[in-house]
Amino acid sequence: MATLVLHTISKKFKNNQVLKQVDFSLKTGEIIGLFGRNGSGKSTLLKILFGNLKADSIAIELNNEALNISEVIPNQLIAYLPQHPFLPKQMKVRDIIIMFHSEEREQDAVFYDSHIATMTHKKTSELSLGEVKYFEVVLLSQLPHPFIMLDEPFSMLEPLHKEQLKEKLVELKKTKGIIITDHYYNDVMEIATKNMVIKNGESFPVKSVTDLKEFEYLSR
Ligand SMILES: Nc1ncnc2c1ncn2[C@@H]1O[C@H](COP(=O)(O)OP(=O)(O)OP(=O)(O)O)[C@@H](O)[C@H]1O
Repeated sequence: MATLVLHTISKKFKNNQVLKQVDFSLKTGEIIGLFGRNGSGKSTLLKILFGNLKADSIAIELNNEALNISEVIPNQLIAYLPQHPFLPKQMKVRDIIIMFHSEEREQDAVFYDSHIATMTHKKTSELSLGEVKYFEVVLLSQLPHPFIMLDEPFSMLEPLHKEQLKEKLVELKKTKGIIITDHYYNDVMEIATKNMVIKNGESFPVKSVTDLKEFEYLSR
């Protein structure tokens, strides 16, 4: 069981104070659904937690001990699906699986996924955007990291594959803590164990779609 607690974070781009006070607690077995309007700072938050971007200030703990974000990548703490495709375009799916995972058990978990099994002979550049997204999430899900953050995992997925991925994420939370941000809020809420919204740089807990309306993420 692992616990990640963000006590506070702030980030400003020139005079745009994107994050002021965001906090959460995430344990193995939990999925946080993260919402907010376009530009509210969701991707900024995830990039900072992964170590891609520097916060102005941050206080974060892993298992009750202060965590320095520079430890996240070398210590394999948080896997991260960025919003935009990140896989090499000219490599074949099967070669990427082998490059990503050295253990046969993890390779097989990706190879034998019924959807991925149909595309292993193709290059990433020959896949549709939805196929790339699905492949990226399944690939990352087999990494050993105790936490995983997914920025728009459902975007471009056809309904059948979205359902398949949701089932995988529910299974994955048995061994990981997961953060999902996606504007398909119904899908996220269906599998999330708790939800939050970022508005004006601050985070607020969300219990229902009605709350999302209160925070003006959805129209009333
Ligand atoms: N590198 C940067 N330089 C300047 N401003 C930035 C930079 N990155 C993000 N921003 C600004 O920070 C704000 C938050 O952007 P971010 O991408 O985190 O929003 P988001 O909540 O993920 O939005 P979306 O729902 O559209 O994905 C936006 O106003 C954006 O223009």
